[in-house]
Amino acid sequence: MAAARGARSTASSHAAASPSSSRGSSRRQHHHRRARGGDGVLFSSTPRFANGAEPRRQHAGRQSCPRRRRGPPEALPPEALDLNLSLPSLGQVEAGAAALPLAGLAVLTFTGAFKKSKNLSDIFARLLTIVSQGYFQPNVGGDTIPEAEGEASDLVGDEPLFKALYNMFLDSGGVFRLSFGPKCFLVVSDPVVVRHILKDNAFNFDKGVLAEILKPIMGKGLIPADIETWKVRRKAVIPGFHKAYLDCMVDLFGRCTERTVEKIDRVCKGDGDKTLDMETEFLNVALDIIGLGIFNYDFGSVNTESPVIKSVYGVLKEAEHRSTTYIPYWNLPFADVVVPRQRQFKADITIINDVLDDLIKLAQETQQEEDMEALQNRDYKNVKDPSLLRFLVDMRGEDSSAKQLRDDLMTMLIAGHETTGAVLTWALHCLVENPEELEKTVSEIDRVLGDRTPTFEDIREMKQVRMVIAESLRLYPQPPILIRRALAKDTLPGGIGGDPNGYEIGKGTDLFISVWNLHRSPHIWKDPDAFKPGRFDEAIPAQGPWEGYDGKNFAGLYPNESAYNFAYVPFGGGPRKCLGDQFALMEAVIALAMMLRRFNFKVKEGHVPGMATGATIHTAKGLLMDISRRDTSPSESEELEEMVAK
Ligand code: HEM
Repeated sequence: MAAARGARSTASSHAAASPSSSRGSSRRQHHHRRARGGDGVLFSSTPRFANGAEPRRQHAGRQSCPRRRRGPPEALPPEALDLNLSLPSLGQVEAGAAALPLAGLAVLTFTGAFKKSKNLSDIFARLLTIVSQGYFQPNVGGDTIPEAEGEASDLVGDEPLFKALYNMFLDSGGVFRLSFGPKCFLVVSDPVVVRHILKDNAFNFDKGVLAEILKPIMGKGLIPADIETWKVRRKAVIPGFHKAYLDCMVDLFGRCTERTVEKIDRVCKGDGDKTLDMETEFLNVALDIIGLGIFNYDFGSVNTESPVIKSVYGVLKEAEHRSTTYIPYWNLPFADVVVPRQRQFKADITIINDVLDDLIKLAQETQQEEDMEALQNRDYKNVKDPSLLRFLVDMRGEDSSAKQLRDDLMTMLIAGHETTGAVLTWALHCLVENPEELEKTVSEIDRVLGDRTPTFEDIREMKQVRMVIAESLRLYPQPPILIRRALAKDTLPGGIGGDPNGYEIGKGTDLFISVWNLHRSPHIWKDPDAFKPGRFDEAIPAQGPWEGYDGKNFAGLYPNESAYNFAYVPFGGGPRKCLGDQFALMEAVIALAMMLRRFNFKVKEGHVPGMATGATIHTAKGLLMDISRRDTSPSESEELEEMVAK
């Protein structure tokens, strides 16, 4: 502990000494020093974890304060003027008494900020933080919670938000506080703390900021729903994803992917450019699948671009815009009339709502009430409409309003479309960048699938393809950040290397669970940034209060949060875990396998896809791939075509 304390004070004085203008780069240098495992000043005497990673600074209770602490205004260290993040929380002080010091502080801070800050928006963000922290922010945690260093511009700059948070995690640990303009969050990147929030004390947290953003789009759908509504709807929706339905979906996944295969085939056979943006292609196939599987509507987006599809993409874009914008201006009166972007959003959502309303009306008019058992044993081969909507409408005793059904469908349309499209995009990218894994994957597909339409049994047999999807989800979790708000005060566990007394948080505390950080934590994963689908067979030793992973204890076909004790949470965990996980995993395996057995993919020369923050991780510039057919001999359908032509 003495060594750890020494290391901490070294880190602290080092940070205080670094000029703010070079803070970003100095932080990165720390990170590189540690990532190399070099003997940098910071952690020269700290022990390493069994996987070779170094533990982060220990926080040994309230006395061993982190680098930055909150305190009364007169106790401000000189560097406090340097950064909004280090200013005292006036939330603990009576508002009236705080007014004067606040004004004085604002002037001082403004002067300090003006001298040292990178740009004007950072100064503005600092001022917003100072003003808002006293009056609008709840108590976002006790004194022992480390404060992250950084500027607001670090978070909205060139790098995606989740990457900026990764550097802060390496510096500040598995739980840290981050002030960002008028907002203040706790960022959580530790499996023990994540399990507490998602599972052990799950009902003390709702979706907070996310619910505020999504309510105008999803209403009372499962994602933003308040807990009471959620309990009723979750119970109603979950039986819809029963085995017979999922079996039937396997067939649908094959049929929809075949459209894309045929489209790419046409491109390959044509005289023109053989380059396609595979991100767009995967998003299209995922949209067609979710439309047919959830409400029996064929978007046909692989081959057309209808106004409905444009509206779906418009609404998705707006949801993302709202989640990354400082001020919720769309709530202002008449914003949807005056602001062009909001006008467009209103038009888009009206188009989708109309389509959904028509589908719901039709389903209700043709309702055939049955009890749950009969519905789950339907002979799906002979059912014209196997969709989830049909199930929800036909289930006896399930009298949901048309509005509630619409909210549910809209939620699943959004939750299940981009996520799966993104997983496929990054899985293909990872494979193309790792030729050995690609070869292994393609030979498995050839051996198991041959030329058949995939079945559920095939999925079982294609372990390498399944692990490719699982590993892509580790490296590129969709979404990379989960959002929660505390409904009552709570004590979070300290987690790996954190304060053993835990961290107190107040009612209303906003939390970011960084799945990106968790999935790339050097405290847990060996070579965290490397793409290694075989890693799920390897044990990981316990680290402090985290129990580790025994290398073989996932019961189903895919590794999951239980097996990994919440170090791997691609679908969340606890009561609000994704209910489309099996649907999505089967879809991804089938779509990837069907593409890879037909085509060779190569990233277009000179093209760098990049990454962008959104509800999911997008590429910044698409995933441009040069494509050629793998098998040049004519396929069965071509031979048939030729015979017919003769
Ligand atoms: C690879 C694709 C997918 C990924 C990575 C994914 C991921 C997630 C995650 C991480 C959550 C938890 C969010 C949180 O705790 O805040 C979630 C929730 C949810 N997902 Fe998925 N999802 C995928 C596909 C789907 C599909 C296909 C559907 C529907 C057909 C779906 C429907 C939902 C719903 C309704 C929720 C909210 C559950 C609740 O709050 O009770 N997801 N998803």
